[in-house]
Amino acid sequence: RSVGVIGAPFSGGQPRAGVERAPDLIRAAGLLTRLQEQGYAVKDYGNLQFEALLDGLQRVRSVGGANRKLSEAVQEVKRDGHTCVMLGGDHSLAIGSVHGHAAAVGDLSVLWVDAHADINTPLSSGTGNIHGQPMAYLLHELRDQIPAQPSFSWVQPCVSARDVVYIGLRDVDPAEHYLLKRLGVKVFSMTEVDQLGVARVMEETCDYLSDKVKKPIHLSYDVDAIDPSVTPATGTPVAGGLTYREGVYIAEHIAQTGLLSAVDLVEVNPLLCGEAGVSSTVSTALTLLLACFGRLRQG
Ligand SMILES: N[C@@]1(C(=O)O)CN(C[C@@H]2CCCCN2)C[C@@H]1CCC[B-](O)(O)O
Ligand SMILES: [Mn+2]
Ligand SMILES: [Mn+2]
Repeated sequence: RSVGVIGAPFSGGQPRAGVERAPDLIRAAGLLTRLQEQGYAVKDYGNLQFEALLDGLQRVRSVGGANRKLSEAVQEVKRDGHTCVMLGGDHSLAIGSVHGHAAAVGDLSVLWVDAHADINTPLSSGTGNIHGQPMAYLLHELRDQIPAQPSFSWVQPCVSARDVVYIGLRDVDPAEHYLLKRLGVKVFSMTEVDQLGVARVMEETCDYLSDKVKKPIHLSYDVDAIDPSVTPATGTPVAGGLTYREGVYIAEHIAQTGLLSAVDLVEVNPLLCGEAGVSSTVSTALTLLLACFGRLRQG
């Protein structure tokens, strides 16, 4: 039972500065000590050092370079035998995190907890922000939709659509909806969360992910999956999100599968609201991570 923590202070996948400050804020909230108190050996691999962000059309180079570094770091953490915790930074970092995880462990399942699908291709994206595109870079089925781009030649798709589950979707672009339908990706949007309840959603998620063979799970947790009343300090808030309790339940349930192999916690941006909102967002992020590693509300 050991955890390797990587800080990825990177904001280049989206236009709002501040998200690069989140790794140190989550550490300062007590992540390492609390994980040790929960019985884990914890190794902090520190924060990755990224080049200064390039602007405009060169931005894609910054995102490719940052994710290449992250992929190598995640591979190292997995080779060292730890469960990997990647503290973002924006969600474009899932490209490197999942890529490095798959390079180390082979086939894996991805549980993507997010208000958004983050599956735009470079050609379908309306914003051009790469934090809305990571899943498109990762899926085998979309490899012919990704044009060659500078600093991205190292990325090989490594996830099959059938091994992905989404929870929390409530702001999906038309192009993304089309791709999700065409690829038959399993989606529990907020409608299904309302209809089924989070317990049934997690039951169906775990059955779906392990009905063939039990693969290591990569949990990519975008803090904007949670309702903005709880986690306002994030770049693309969307009303009608998961309650604090639902968010924690998802993490508790994944922890008890014993299959969690890597978790991303991304999109916390402390510059977008006041102190109270930042504090609520950071403490919720901490609680979600502690729940991923066995903390139960029953004690
Ligand atoms: N699909 C998006 C993209 O930019 O591609 C567009 N969307 C914002 C847009 C605002 C107007 C109404 C429709 N939605 C954000 C999303 C990316 C979220 C990235 B994440 O990491 O926060 O999930
Ligand atoms: Mn996201
Ligand atoms: Mn999101």
